[in-house]
Amino acid sequence: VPMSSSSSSPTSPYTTLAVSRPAESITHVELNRPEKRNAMNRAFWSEMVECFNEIAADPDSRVVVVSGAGKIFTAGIDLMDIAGDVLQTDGDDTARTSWNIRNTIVKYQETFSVIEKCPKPVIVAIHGACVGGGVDLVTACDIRLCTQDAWFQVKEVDIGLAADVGTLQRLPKVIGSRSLVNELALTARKMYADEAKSSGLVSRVFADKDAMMAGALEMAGEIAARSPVAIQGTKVNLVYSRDHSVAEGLNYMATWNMSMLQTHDVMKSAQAAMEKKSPKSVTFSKL
Ligand SMILES: CC/C=C\C=C\CC(=O)SCCNC(=O)CCNC(=O)[C@H](O)C(C)(C)COP(=O)(O)OP(=O)(O)OC[C@H]1O[C@@H](n2cnc3c(N)ncnc32)[C@H](O)[C@@H]1OP(=O)(O)O
Repeated sequence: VPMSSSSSSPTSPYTTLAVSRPAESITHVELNRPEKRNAMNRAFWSEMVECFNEIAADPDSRVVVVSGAGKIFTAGIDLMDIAGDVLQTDGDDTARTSWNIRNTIVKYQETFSVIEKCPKPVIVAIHGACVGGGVDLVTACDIRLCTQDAWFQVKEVDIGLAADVGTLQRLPKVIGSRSLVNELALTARKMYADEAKSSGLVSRVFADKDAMMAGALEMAGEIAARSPVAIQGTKVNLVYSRDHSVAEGLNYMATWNMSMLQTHDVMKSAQAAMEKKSPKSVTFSKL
């Protein structure tokens, strides 16, 4: 992954993301348009795909932390760009215009599906507002953390559209209560940190952003220190099982592990366990 501490660095290939390596094997992807509250403009929708495809293929990256620069996590889709990109799509007739709009929606969906398809676990750290497309983004991540001042809003009905890039598909899988999901999506009311925690949208709430980022990086360190064969296999199979029956999930798992169990990592880890050493004391090859 091309690294930089800020998107303004001459080496950064991105205009909306700052990608850095805060510790070994950990990639930090920061939404980086703070002056526009990290609104998701046209470049963002492409850059996320490029960035996560790079991370997926990068053996030096074992875990990802996503966060937002500035005052809030994200204000969702860039309302200045949406007009040109979606609402004024051209086509010779209705069929062709519809086809072109469909292609744009599918492209935007991929912006968050890449997070789920990336075999490296993705921890998202949310502070302040997480609006519209922000909820689509965070529901595609594996672990969600937030600050006490965070709030979440499935805002789409307020701007006249049904959410179409992941929230309606993934939020019901994240939050146990279908009624709560329906309420949030149909009323666009804000959900604050305490309810996000009690409903299961986030697993931890931190006092402030500094504490959250420290917590996110510590958690990322725990994950990065373990066997990448075990970690990536766990993520891939958790995502697969969410969308399949138990029988299908078990079948997929057996096929997955018939090769992955042959890794040296199992013997190395088992030996460490026998010697009452932490799995973190073992050095694993890159994957
Ligand atoms: C195919 C479709 C795919 C995806 C669809 C997704 C749907 C959505 O995302 S729906 C949600 C859309 N977003 C919103 O409605 C939020 C709008 N913004 C706000 O309500 C507020 O900005 C805030 C998030 C509550 C933050 O408030 P505050 O901290 O007071 O900042 P502001 O002064 O309002 O804004 C600062 C600066 O940012 C610009 N900006 C904020 N949000 C957006 C946005 N969504 N799009 C474009 N620009 C945004 C705002 O205009 C200000 O810019 P200046 O140049 O400084 O005026």
